[in-house]
Amino acid sequence: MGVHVNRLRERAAEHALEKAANPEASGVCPYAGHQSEDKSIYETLMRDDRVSNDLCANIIMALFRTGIDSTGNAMAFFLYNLANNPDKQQLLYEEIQSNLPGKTPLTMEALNNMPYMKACLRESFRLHFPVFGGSGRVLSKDITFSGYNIPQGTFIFANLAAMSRMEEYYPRPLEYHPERWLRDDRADMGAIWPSEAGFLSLPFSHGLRACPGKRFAEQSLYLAVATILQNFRLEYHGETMGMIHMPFTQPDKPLDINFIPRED
Ligand code: HEM
Repeated sequence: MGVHVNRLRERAAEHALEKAANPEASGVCPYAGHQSEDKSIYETLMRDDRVSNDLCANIIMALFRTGIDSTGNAMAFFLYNLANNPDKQQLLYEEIQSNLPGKTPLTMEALNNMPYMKACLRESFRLHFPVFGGSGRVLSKDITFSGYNIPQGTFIFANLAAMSRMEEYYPRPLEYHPERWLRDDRADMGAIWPSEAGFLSLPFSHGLRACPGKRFAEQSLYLAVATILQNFRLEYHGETMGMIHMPFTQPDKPLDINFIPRED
């Protein structure tokens, strides 16, 4: 890894010289070769003398470790839930078609007009909570929770996965029902939220140490699902999918989804 990081750092320095010599030619990523006005994360780290090679390698490895299994497994459950609930899949397909006719690529503007897509992902995270259990914290000060005094330094753990399936908040909690998350006239089953409901389902946790890759992961999932549904109808005829907690939650059996090409 050290050798590779050194080579990347050298390449970044060469690129900086090339850029200084020919400012008009800027904008091409020196590693991937694509056009880009913004620096990549790698490039920014490589150019920063305060970032040692070890730290740089650590940050990059952390992004790979936390970013790949998490999003891949969330994708598996998202596709499973849609394949296993053809009526919901059809509603999502109709929303995709009305915003992105034919095979138009997804844009931020279109996504802003796609509440059902967001509800479908949120419901998939609720039903198949993506990380083992939830989030832990060591208390930085004494605190009182529901009448219990808990001293500074205690490790506490919020079982967010269990909260995501509590019947008092989510009627028929084992059903995949994206309408729970809608605020319009399609809202149904759990749509009248108590004020604390925003904290009931937190797949990316909350606060200063919450997942920094949240937006990146969500957008990858929206993009992949929009593109897949534009091209395929999904069917699943297997047994109910269970979860293995690894710590990222993964399907407990092969994902036998049929991808049926769309005629239109
Ligand atoms: C569906 C996908 C993902 C889920 C469900 C997820 C979930 C989480 C959760 C629950 C945490 C712990 C937060 C806490 O304890 O408060 C976390 C931390 C983290 N995630 Fe993600 N994540 C996902 C994707 C990503 C991606 C794509 C990246 C990077 C590109 C990423 C980078 C990180 C990093 C670096 C941390 C550690 C943050 C810290 O300790 O301050 N995650 N993630």
